[in-house]
Amino acid sequence: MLGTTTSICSVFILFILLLRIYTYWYRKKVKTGHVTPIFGDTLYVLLGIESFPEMIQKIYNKSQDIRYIGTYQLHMPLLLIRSPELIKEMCVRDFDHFLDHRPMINEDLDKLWAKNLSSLKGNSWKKSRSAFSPSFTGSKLKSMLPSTCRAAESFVQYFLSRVGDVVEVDCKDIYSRYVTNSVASLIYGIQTDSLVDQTNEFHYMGREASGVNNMKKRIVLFLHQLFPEIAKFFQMSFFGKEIDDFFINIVKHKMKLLEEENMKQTDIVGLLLEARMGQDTLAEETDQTHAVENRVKGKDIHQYLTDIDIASQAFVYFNASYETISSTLSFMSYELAVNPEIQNKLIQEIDNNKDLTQNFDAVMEMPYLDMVISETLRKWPNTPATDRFVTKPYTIQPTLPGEEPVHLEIGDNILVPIFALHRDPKYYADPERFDPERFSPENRKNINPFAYLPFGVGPRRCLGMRFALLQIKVAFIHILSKFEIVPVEKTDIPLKISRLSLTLTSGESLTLGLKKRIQR
Ligand code: HEM
Repeated sequence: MLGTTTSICSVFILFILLLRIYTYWYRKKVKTGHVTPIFGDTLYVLLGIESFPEMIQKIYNKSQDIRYIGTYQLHMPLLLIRSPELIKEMCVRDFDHFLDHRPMINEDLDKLWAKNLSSLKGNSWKKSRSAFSPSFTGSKLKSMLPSTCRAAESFVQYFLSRVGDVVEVDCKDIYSRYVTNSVASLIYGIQTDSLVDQTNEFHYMGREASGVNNMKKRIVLFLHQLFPEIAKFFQMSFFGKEIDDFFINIVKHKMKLLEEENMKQTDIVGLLLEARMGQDTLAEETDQTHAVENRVKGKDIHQYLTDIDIASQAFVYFNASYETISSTLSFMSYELAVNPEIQNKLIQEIDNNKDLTQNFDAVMEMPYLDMVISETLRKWPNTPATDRFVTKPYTIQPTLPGEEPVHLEIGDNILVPIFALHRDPKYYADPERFDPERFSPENRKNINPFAYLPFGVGPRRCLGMRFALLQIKVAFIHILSKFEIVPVEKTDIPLKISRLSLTLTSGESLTLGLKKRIQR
């Protein structure tokens, strides 16, 4: 009898608890779709039936004429903002209320991740953003062009030397190797050739670190985000000691060399270390674009950086490059292969500019190349959504009939649905069609800038945008000067996206052909 009463009481308490959790948005008078208790909106993602970007798109599409909609990631409530105007208000105008990202990885368990820009909060973030922004100024990027070209040339030579007119390649694999070679040299000053050396350590570490395709890592990430106490209790680190030690030791080793040999540094880590030693080569110019950065600009800011701060930041540059750039290169290759008329037009532009590949401004300003990349990032934004953590209470004032004020409290989370906005016919006619003309000089001005957010929005937007664009542009200029990208028998048309990854990437593999061009 006592047992039955206890069971009934437990079920009742659980029911009340679930009711409390899953009426969070209802109590704030925010609409939601149908939500499954315990799993929220994430059930199909956890079962591997739909991808994370598809899940967000489904929630976004539940209702057409509302500015926001409530959602639950397991038990965690998030407010998905559908309206570009509201995104602008929250992430730009009222940015001080939404300063941070939602904590993603437990700081005590992953020291390498804890100090990087995207995890830092409040004033620590402001100071670090100011310290790290000069890594990618115009003149720094210009100085990176020769090394980027070398990586692209050796990439192309590697495939030219392969037998046959059409070389079949797994895009995910080859582009992650191109990025490893180029970026390891630019960030750490370390030369790698991970195409020739297939078991290259740098490439291995990059793959392990970005391994959200890996089921174990995915579960650990979920625990870090949604049940941080459990992750802490079991001491579950996301990246693990091997990766932490590898990237921290490189920085320590470089520091030692710098102190002993006082050699002039040209890579990003070297420049940061030099700046900390007082030679301050990084402080020579500032990025004009960020009001927040300018507010906290301080002459001696680099001197406060520890080895871990620098290792952590360099690691996020490497990690961000590995995943985002290689996936954009893969998606663009696919679109070129299945849209030969677009590819021919791009090849024409590249052929007409072949003497300018060492000219930074010419590379960055090739108009059609820029249009094709912009459209790739529209249709296939590697980061399908970004978030903000409410750091100061905020009220969304009603503007549409039926809306009521929504009071957000510290600790609430908002979601900016990048992928869903990019595929909304309201902003992009026939959104599934790959059409670079959307970004022509005449048409570009019709695009709502807050409905095109591949690099995020406001003062917290991507720091590496121009660095990424440089890598992508140089890669395609070199590849298309020698090859045409073609579909082969193994190519999946339409392309399949990964259901395991939290970012937007192609499925297991994306096979295409590199067809050697006949040189005239
Ligand atoms: C195609 C390539 C890339 C895409 C699509 C991309 C996209 C993004 C997005 C959507 C965000 C979140 C912005 C927000 O919340 O508003 C972000 C943040 C960030 N990205 Fe990228 N990214 C790319 C490449 C890179 C590269 C190559 C680097 C570094 C070398 C980098 C460094 C960062 C950093 C440090 C942040 C955090 C900024 C902060 O919180 O202040 N990204 N990126």
